[in-house]
Amino acid sequence: MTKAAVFGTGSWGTTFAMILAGAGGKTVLWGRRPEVVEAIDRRHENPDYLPGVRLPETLRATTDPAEALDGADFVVLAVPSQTLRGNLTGWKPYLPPEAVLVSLMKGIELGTTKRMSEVICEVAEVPKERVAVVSGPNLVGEIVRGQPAATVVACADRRAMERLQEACHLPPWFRPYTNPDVVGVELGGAVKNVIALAVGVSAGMGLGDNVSAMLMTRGLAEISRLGEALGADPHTFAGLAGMGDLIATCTSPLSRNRTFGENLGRGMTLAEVVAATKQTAEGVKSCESVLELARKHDVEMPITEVVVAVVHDGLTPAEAGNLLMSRTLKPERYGV
Ligand SMILES: NC(=O)c1ccc[n+]([C@@H]2O[C@H](COP(=O)([O-])OP(=O)(O)OC[C@H]3O[C@@H](n4cnc5c(N)ncnc54)[C@H](O)[C@@H]3O)[C@@H](O)[C@H]2O)c1
Ligand SMILES: O=P(O)(O)OC[C@H](O)CO
Repeated sequence: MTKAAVFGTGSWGTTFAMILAGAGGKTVLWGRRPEVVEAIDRRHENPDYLPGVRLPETLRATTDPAEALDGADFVVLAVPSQTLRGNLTGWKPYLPPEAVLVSLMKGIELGTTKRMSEVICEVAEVPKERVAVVSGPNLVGEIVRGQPAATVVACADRRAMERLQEACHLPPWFRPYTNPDVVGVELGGAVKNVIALAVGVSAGMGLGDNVSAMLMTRGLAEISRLGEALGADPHTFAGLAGMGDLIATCTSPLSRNRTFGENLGRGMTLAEVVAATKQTAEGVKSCESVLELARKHDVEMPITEVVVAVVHDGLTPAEAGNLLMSRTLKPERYGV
């Protein structure tokens, strides 16, 4: 039997742990807060993040990283992207030497512009073959209601990728596909959050479906341009971790990123929106690192630029719209 240690008792960490436990693996959650860990371990619930959801009795929880990591085949990381480096540094002494480290996170590190798998390789000092990524249209609010979902498992090592695919396959609820393109899968997950902020802003302003479709489609063009510059496989962006996740996140009222943007578009101040957002909306911070990454690689990302300006520099949503619509005319595809 495989063992997984899942770090982060938030909404996705807990839900993914339910999937792993349901698929038959021994699964232990690590959490910071003793009261949350106790609720999961003793009462089989996580009222803070998944109220009303009954967790499997086989799912254990602990605040002790060494206990969680003991004998783990998979170390699954589901903390906010910007805290990962600090967290993993603390857990490093207890990492089993053969374990595969799995990122569920959809962000780019501020300051370094590194993808989460790169941060993991650097901090844990492991080769990229030991690091996998899971990303796709996986809105927790639907999955915990028992609704089916598919995802993508990516890893440079085919055997590790297929072992993880097997470990999180739980028919008819959860269906993982594989894709060796780690860069593309990760970028799709991180940048769609930025585009979802933009779509949310437009929806909050009362703009219609033409605008949503424009932002999603041109957003996918931005994601693909950045991906190509970083060596991703362009086909990945037409898949679940690209277009699939973009559609789910940009259109669902369950998305924290879309909702964040919607509140800004309705005229709430940044401070008010931050106060109203109880969970991690990765795009709010990652929009800055995505833009920095794009500039490093000389990639044009106009939607990302205005998202950064609206969220962090006080540009109004109306001004952002005018800027995007007044750009110089272009062919739809570069070079065509
Ligand atoms: N919720 C979803 O629908 C979903 C789906 C797919 C991927 N993701 C991604 O998974 C990652 C985690 O998201 P989530 O939805 O579980 O977020 P969340 O806000 O629900 O939970 C975050 C967890 O991290 C913990 N945490 C916060 N700060 C911490 C710190 N400094 N040190 C250690 N732990 C800390 C919180 O206590 C909580 O347990 C994000 O990158 C997100 O984009 C989320
Ligand atoms: O709620 P969001 O905006 O963080 O999106 C959650 C997942 O990434 C959707 O796949």
